[in-house]
Amino acid sequence: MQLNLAPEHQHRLAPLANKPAGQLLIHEIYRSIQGESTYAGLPCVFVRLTTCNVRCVWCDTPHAFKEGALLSFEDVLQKVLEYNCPLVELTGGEPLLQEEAFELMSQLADRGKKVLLETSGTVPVDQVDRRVCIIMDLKCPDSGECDSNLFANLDHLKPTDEIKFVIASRRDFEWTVETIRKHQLDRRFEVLLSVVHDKVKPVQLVDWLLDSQLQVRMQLQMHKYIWDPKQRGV
Ligand SMILES: C[S@@+](CC[C@H](N)C(=O)[O-])C[C@H]1O[C@@H](n2cnc3c(N)ncnc32)[C@H](O)[C@@H]1O
Ligand SMILES: Nc1nc2[nH]cc(C(=O)O)c2c(=O)[nH]1
Ligand code: SF4
Ligand SMILES: [Mg+2]
Repeated sequence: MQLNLAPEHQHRLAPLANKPAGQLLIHEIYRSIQGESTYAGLPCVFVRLTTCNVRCVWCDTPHAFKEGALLSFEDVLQKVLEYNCPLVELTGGEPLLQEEAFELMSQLADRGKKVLLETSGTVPVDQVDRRVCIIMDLKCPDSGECDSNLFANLDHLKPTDEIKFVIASRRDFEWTVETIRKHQLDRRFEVLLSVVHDKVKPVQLVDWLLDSQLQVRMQLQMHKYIWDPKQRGV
């Protein structure tokens, strides 16, 4: 995996340094209700992989940067299949930093699973199995990671893939509108707008969206309303 990571940020990948091939560093595997995307509301098995190459200032899952257990590919596959759930999402951290994740998605699709991939879009997605629904964040300015966006990824997405903007401010919203228009994202993909939890009020984003005349989808992280927003493993 070719990653454009500055020398001072290489330490972010340290948890993967001694990972044997054929194993995955996994933060957690659990079943819950899909809280986001056009699949929201459906029972879903989440496979959360450890480590991330970037550091969004508002990240709600920093515990997945380092904490994890090594599991063999076969054990991960078996754990997921044991839930007998038709929908599976790989997330993290950043799931695409481990080579084995690509094969895991393919093998899950071979077994008839609908596979979702939640990725920051700062890592190339061109090798992702075409049967996978990619849900790709474009990082807004107030995430602190806007310069990490790989816009070349847009050329590898399918019309059924989803692009997500997580908005922390009016400035983020304006960048979002400009980016959607510049790349005609609303005509090419499912587009989702979300608030950074507790940073922008949902009603504020609704007002901005309606004013903009864009025909894109507003979403909230459903799990943060069902459970305590700090609750892990949901
Ligand atoms: C923890 S990330 C893991 C996957 C990948 N690293 C990414 O950023 O897409 C999963 C999703 O949660 C979103 N997220 C993280 N912190 C959030 C927050 N405080 N409020 C709203 N969404 C958040 C991210 O933008 C991303 O869409
Ligand atoms: N319930 C639930 N739905 C989710 N959809 C995407 C999530 C993620 O962290 O990537 C997530 C999550 O953490 N919980
Ligand atoms: S890319 Fe995802 S996991 Fe990484 S810091 Fe940003 S929100 Fe968190
Ligand atoms: Mg989450």
